[in-house]
Amino acid sequence: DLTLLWAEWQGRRPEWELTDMVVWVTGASSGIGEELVYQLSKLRVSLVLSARRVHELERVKRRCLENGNLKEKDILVLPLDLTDRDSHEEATKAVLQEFGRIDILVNNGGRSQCSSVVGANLDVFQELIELNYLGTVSLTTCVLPHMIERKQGKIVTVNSLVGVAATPLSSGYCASKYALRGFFHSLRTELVEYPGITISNIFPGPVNSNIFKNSIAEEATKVTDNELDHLPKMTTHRCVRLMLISMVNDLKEAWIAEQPFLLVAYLWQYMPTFGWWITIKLWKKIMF
Ligand SMILES: NC(=O)c1ccc[n+]([C@@H]2O[C@H](COP(=O)([O-])OP(=O)(O)OC[C@H]3O[C@@H](n4cnc5c(N)ncnc54)[C@H](O)[C@@H]3O)[C@@H](O)[C@H]2O)c1
Repeated sequence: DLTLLWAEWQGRRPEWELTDMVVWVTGASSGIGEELVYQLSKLRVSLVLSARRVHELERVKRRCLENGNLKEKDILVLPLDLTDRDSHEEATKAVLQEFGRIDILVNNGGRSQCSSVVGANLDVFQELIELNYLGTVSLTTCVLPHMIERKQGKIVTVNSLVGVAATPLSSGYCASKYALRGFFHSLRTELVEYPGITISNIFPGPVNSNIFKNSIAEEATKVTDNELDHLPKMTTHRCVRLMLISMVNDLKEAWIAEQPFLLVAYLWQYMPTFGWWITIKLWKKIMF
């Protein structure tokens, strides 16, 4: 979006701003989260890598050590299931014990959906809210008291452009992302007394990752295994670079997408009825 374009051109650089920061990334085993930790590992930061699969996190850690500028002691592999909310307090304590502080929490872990409202079981909607919404809210509320105590920190959440302009076959996913948008905008208003704590919401359009393959189908335990190859997608590298720029420039909201998706989001913002009409035309062409 235009603010992000300006920030990329004139704003602060991640290379200058992130030195010595402790950054906790959820969903670090794949896609956007994985690329994010690779780009961060080129800077002088401490990283906490979280997702459910330890062996995948260890693989990502090895690559960070091979290609980045970090040492073994700079990276903590911390397995975490976002839906296991009882474990989030312990996980937060483990990070604080290892590095003494959390400068940036990146709420990135999540899953998408590919099933119609009529065809999907209710547990699909529950799973998406449990994971994308409640899991993110839960981890944020564990980390927030620590940031409030220090009066500083960044909470960066990977939302989605479908959290601004909904798409077909992902009603539960869209709902979870719309909910996140409301939650973080409201939280930001509660933090006005703490200008050192910033909330950035990132809204990517389609990006290369495993998200489409791992989308929840008509039952919560079924995946679609559909790559949506014909969908124009942004490279993970470009998306993450723009995320980092949004993060260091404390952008409240950053829309990151190729056309025509960005244009559709603008239309939804300014001409919702026309935006809806275009969405239907676009998705008929892409998906059906
Ligand atoms: N790729 C896109 O087109 C796109 C577009 C908009 C938003 N997003 C968002 O980006 C974020 C990252 O997705 P991605 O595209 O990299 O997909 P991905 O499937 O490649 O990665 C998702 C990550 O989330 C983790 N995860 C899934 N369930 C989890 C759980 N229960 N507990 C902990 N971690 C869990 C996975 O292990 C993985 O590391 C998601 O929040 C997604 O909604 C993606």
